[in-house]
Amino acid sequence: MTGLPNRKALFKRLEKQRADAITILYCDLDKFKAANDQHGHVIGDKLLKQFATNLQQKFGIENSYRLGGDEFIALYHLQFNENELITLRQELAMGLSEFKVGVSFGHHQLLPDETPDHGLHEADIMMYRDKTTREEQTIRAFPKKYRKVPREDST
Ligand SMILES: Nc1nc2c(ncn2[C@@H]2O[C@H](COP(=O)(O)OP(=O)(O)OP(=O)(O)O)[C@@H](O)[C@H]2O)c(=O)[nH]1
Repeated sequence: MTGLPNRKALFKRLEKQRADAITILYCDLDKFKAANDQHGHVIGDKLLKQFATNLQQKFGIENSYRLGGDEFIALYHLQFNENELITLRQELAMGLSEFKVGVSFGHHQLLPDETPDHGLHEADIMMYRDKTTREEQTIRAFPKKYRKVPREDST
């Protein structure tokens, strides 16, 4: 649907590239389910296609993959500093933020003696940490909005 190569193609590429150190950027959309539920699957599909386009524009079609659902991978040789990562997040979320959809990411440099599976797992862990940290920051910034209202009949 997005035109991006899939998980199988990603592993094939990573196996072939074992001799070179390459960085895996693991991207997972934030609040995508809510956008899908609120605006419908046609809009959901459009958001996935938009993200795929953003990823390709930044990293090239040959370095962009869709793992499945709202999870994507980009491969690159550059290094990003903290400020560049902020800009990258904004660039990748272009056309999605209007629907309150964001992107979490984790990056991991795959070393020649590391398996692709392990590298992907490390990037996934870092992405999950990014997602939970940013969610916690949002809750701290808007405590009233996220406060759990006690049920009237709760004890
Ligand atoms: N429109 C559309 N939806 C899809 C497709 N593939 C997966 N989904 C939906 O994507 C959603 C992914 O769920 P979650 O990973 O929980 O989404 P999320 O709301 O981003 O979760 P957080 O990452 O915790 O913010 C599910 O509702 C799937 O049904 C697709 O090809 N098209």
